[in-house]
Amino acid sequence: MNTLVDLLNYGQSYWLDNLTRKKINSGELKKRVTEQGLRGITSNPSIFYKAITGSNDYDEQIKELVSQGFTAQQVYDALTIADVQHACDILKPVFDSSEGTDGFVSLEVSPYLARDTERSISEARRLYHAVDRKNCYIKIPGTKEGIPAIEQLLYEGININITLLFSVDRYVEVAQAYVSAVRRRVAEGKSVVNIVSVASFFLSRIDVLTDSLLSQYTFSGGSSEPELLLGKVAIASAKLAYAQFKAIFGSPEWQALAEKGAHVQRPLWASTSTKDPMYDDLMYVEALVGADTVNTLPDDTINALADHGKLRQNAIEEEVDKAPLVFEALQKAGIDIRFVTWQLENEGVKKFVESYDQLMAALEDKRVSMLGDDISTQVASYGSLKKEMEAAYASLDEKHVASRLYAKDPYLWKTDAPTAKLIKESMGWITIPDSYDDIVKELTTFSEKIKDEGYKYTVLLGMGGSSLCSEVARKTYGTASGYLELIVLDNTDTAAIKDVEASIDMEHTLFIAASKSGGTAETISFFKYFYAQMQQKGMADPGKNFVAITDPGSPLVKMAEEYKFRATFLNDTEIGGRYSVLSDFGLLPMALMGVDIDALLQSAQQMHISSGAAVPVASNPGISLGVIMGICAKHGRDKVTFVLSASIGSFGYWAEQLLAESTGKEGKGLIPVNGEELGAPDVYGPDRLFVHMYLPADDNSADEQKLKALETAGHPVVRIKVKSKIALGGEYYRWELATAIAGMVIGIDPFDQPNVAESKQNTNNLLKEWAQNESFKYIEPLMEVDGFSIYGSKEVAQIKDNEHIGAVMASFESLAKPGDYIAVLPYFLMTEARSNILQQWRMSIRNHLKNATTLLNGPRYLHSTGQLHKGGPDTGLYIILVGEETEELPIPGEQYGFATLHTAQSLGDYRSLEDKGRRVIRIDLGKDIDGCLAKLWSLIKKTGAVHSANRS
Ligand SMILES: O=P(O)(O)OC[C@H]1O[C@](O)(CO)[C@@H](O)[C@@H]1O
Ligand SMILES: O=C[C@H](O)[C@H](O)COP(=O)(O)O
Repeated sequence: MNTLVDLLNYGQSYWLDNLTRKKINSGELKKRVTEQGLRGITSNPSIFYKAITGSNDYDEQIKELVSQGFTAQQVYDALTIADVQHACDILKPVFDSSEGTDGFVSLEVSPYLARDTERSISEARRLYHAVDRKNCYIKIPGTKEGIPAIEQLLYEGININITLLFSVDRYVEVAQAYVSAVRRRVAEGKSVVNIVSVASFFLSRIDVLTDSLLSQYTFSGGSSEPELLLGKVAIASAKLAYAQFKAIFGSPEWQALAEKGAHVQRPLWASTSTKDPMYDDLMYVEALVGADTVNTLPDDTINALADHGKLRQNAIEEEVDKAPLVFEALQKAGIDIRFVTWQLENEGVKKFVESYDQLMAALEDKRVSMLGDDISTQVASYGSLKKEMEAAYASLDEKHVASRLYAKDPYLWKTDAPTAKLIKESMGWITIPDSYDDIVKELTTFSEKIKDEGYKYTVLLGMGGSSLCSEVARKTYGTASGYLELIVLDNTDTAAIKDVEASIDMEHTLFIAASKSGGTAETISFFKYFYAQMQQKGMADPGKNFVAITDPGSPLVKMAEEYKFRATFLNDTEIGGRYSVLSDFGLLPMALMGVDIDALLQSAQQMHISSGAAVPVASNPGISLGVIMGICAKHGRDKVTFVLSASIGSFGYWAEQLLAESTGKEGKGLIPVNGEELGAPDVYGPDRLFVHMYLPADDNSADEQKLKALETAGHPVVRIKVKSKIALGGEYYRWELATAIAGMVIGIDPFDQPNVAESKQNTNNLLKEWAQNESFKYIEPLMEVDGFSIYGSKEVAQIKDNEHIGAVMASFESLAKPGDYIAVLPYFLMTEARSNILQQWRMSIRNHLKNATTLLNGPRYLHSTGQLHKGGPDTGLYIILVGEETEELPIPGEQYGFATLHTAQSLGDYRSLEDKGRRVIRIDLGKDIDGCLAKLWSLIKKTGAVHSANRS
């Protein structure tokens, strides 16, 4: 034991290179301080990783913090700060008796900040104040970027332990940064007596790397000069660093500062446990004794020192003149010490990042298991893509994708400056405010008022992202007692508009015109129509029945002013339409229906925590789901097939628009498959990824059985247990993250919709044409068969060789290659009977051909999967079904009415698909939609066998 005490007599303090709660709680630390001469402690992310994951000592506090909603990162912060505070208190007597020069405990800033000067400064300030102990050192890596932070913080009076020093040159820079901080304070008349610092020079890691580089010389049995360098480079480096220390702090310039009370910055020997068991276990201790130094030692090295250490005063100054020879010899052997130390620094940062990541993953796992049923969970099986998935996770962690995502780094997606700017400006959705009380209060107060005024209905007028979240809410939650019934209008079909009109009592209806751009033709036309209807009914002040949700400065804002809307809810311009559900777009209609939006946002916040910047990809539900979708797509499994349990069956409408419009571009994309019944493995090709989202309260046994069979057949399956209906808040957030990340994996910008405009343009051209001729110049039908007019792009021309509609359809469907999908796109009001027929039809296609199918009505799909149809891969076959509009419904202020608009939309999109060379047909069902649809289906069924025959 005397050896330990003797060290101090030789001017060296020994510190403990370890900190655990066990050591604090058991009294071991106190004993070491009071009885064994311990004078300080260092910690780092690897030390905390071992401490926290290697014991149960932290579990009680973790549980408490988790129950308060702490993130893994916040838990880490709280645990480490608590340990450091306790250790500081134990070392306080040493600090006091050494007049503030010894008795320190070091706490390292996040290793992720090693290359970030500004954030290192702010994080060091935050930690220093959080620990709130004078004998706390904040540890900052001595990287190029760290040095200015170190100088600034020392100047501010925050004491710093500079870590990860491997080269003598860098050590000198760090010492000079200290001198310059002291000099600045003195120049400004500030006291320097409390300014202290240590510079941690790492030893054993230098030998580990140089020895491995030198190993190529170890065949000659000690005869080659390089072989003699084994195990010599670290100590030679330390000797040279110490010589520099003496020169810098022995200079007249320093003397002048010392006279003002300045303390030298002590070199601290770190990484002092011997890694090569063939070497002496005290090689980095006995040789490094020197005045004004610290040696930080792990437990075993302390024990070894107490047991058999032999100290030599000033050993560090022995044979200093021989140290340069080591470096000369190294150079001769072709080993560049600058490269070695550069590599060590990078590896050092990486090592701490890895420990930090592992710790975050472990804390996240603990968090999830402690929350148990209180949290939604996600489990994935990857089929044959396991290796690819794991490699992708590792690569994304390495690239710090999670933290870059939350920092809204646009270069994750695109690197050209204008696009990057637009991407950055589209990332507002990623911020879930810590406190959403104000939003909740504003919206619930508003909805209570509306309810109290006697309103009974609310009609959401909008398209795509602005309306489909309301469609989900309507179908999932229903109206709470006393609240407004929500109806969504996103269909320009006259029958659909009339249908809405017939289901409401206009006077007691609040219309919400929801449009981010404020210019979407459908939305604005709906508004004009209903406003005029109210005027016609003699309502004095129709504007009070309208509210707008839109971006500041949009045309809708002006319209709302002009028509004296009751209110305008302004959207954050950085939240795009598809990603707007957790803003006013989704929340206001839900509040009016009486949905508990506070609980909904709480669940989104929970998902935000689980998918946080510090949670490694493998444990990060949102990000990992994105990686799974992206990697599957890259391997041909681009059909994201939703299997939704009964209570949340409508979630797919919203997810479809998010996934398809965000990713379907540049010839790539994820194809959301919503509404297909789950089948046996033999009805699927190898192009599927199944995502099962289920509420535990639903009966999921049949789906689960089928999914197991699909899993066994090699399909990847993601299972998401959604805690409750209200936890869809978290699902919205999960899917937004996942979509953005999937977009990154496949290499597209998930925030634009470059091809939507094509159909809009075609529609506008057609409307202009109509304005001139009061009719559309229809293109020639490809054929008239069994009473149906069929139009088709030239890519499908061969279908006209058939004489009956059943054979025509079979011929069209047989154009589908494995991996293609078939989209059924009806442009009419979807009644139950029509839905049933179309659903049976798509299922028969899937079952016969093994191709994926989608079914969405127009014009809804134009703002959902429409972008994917035109911009995505050329793997789609499109069946547009139209009926002849019988009744025209005027749109005030427009020459055309809804029937004309509706026709122009279906025709406009048909033309866009045709222009793109897609395989598209348009079937006109004439006036009697129901009769013709039934006939069509029965004729198709009759020729059902043709499907398989053609394919084989
Ligand atoms: O909210 P807005 O601007 O009316 O847009 C509605 C929808 O149209 C699109 O802009 C294009 O389809 C979608 O992204 C959006 O959800
Ligand atoms: O400050 C202490 C260092 O982080 C520690 O000594 C590193 O030691 P290692 O090289 O054994 O990991």
